[in-house]
Amino acid sequence: MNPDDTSSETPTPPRPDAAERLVGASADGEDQAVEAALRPTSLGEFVGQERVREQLDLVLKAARARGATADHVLLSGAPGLGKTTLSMIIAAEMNAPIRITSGPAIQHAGDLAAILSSLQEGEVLFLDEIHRMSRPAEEMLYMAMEDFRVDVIVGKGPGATAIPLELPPFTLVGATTRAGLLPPPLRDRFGFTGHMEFYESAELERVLHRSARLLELEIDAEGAAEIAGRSRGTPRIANRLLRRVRDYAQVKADGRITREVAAMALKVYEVDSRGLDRLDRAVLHALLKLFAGGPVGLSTLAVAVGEERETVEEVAEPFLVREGLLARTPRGRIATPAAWSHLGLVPPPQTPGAGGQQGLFGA
Ligand SMILES: Nc1ncnc2c1ncn2[C@@H]1O[C@H](COP(=O)(O)OP(=O)(O)OP(=O)(O)O)[C@@H](O)[C@H]1O
Repeated sequence: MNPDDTSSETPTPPRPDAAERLVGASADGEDQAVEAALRPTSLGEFVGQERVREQLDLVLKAARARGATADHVLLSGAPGLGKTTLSMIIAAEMNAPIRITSGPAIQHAGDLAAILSSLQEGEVLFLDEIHRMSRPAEEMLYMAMEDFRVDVIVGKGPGATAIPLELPPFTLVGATTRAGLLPPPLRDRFGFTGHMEFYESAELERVLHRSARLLELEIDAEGAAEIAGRSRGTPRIANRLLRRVRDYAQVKADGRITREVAAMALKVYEVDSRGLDRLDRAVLHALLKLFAGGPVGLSTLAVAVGEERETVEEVAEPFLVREGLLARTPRGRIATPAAWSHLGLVPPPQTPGAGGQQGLFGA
């Protein structure tokens, strides 16, 4: 496919994943301050993602054995699953420095040329949100990745000249939440692609025990399980909930994090047993109570909860769909049987909502 078909001059706007949400997966200011202290620093310490870890281990060991720079690596997956952490581990395992930047920060090819030309041999360049780079920068990256060379354009108009610039070998680690948005010519230039999955509860419990140790908190197995179950499969959310539960434990209890303390704390913060927050529950509640389970159009649903359409669609719905609580259908949004039972409600038998569900889960 022609790269022109898929890449865009206009960067994708940031998702309205309100950073202030306790269960939002994007990093907020406090996360950024604390995350550095909680990042695992070696592949051995990195919890979960067995397949990616094992494959990456081979890629890095083989490069080390050859005395070569590691192949370019593409990491895809939702925010907060550990892509930045893995890129730092790659640099540490290769004993190489790392430079961190992001697609939205590189809007002109010149920005990229300045970064590339100052890399040291073997350096890891971490490019977060690589799908949001401008097209000219992306095209410059193709040549840099393949031939370790860029053409710097000097001057404008007919007098412009391309000056080739040799680059030292480097490893590009690209991260994206949407691998499908990358133009194939870019995707094909990565020697290794790792897809990061959401974490199992048991893995998040290990993350929580490790973080508690680093933050010098006392947490028991049940306390960790309680927090893990509400963390939406995401280590960043698990670590954030841990900090809020710590506050509660210190103010309202003896500082120890038990199941009871964790449950009480997260009730105060309105994160329920499945990790739904107030917005998620408001969407479900409107769908069930006002529209009898649907189908209902997105705009109507958004008006009913007093939110923007985009907020409902991009902030609340993905997790509700992933949890099997809501389905998007051509006729509108439909609540699943699990949604009724999660909110403790009984679906009315003879309603359009029940009809919608029969349509979806049809006998
Ligand atoms: N496998 C893991 N084991 C332990 N901690 C982890 C793991 N993955 C992520 N974390 C922790 O979760 C936090 C978020 O991770 P990280 O910043 O690497 O995510 P990300 O995928 O790069 O997110 P974004 O896409 O928003 O940049 C970090 O504090 C990190 O310590």
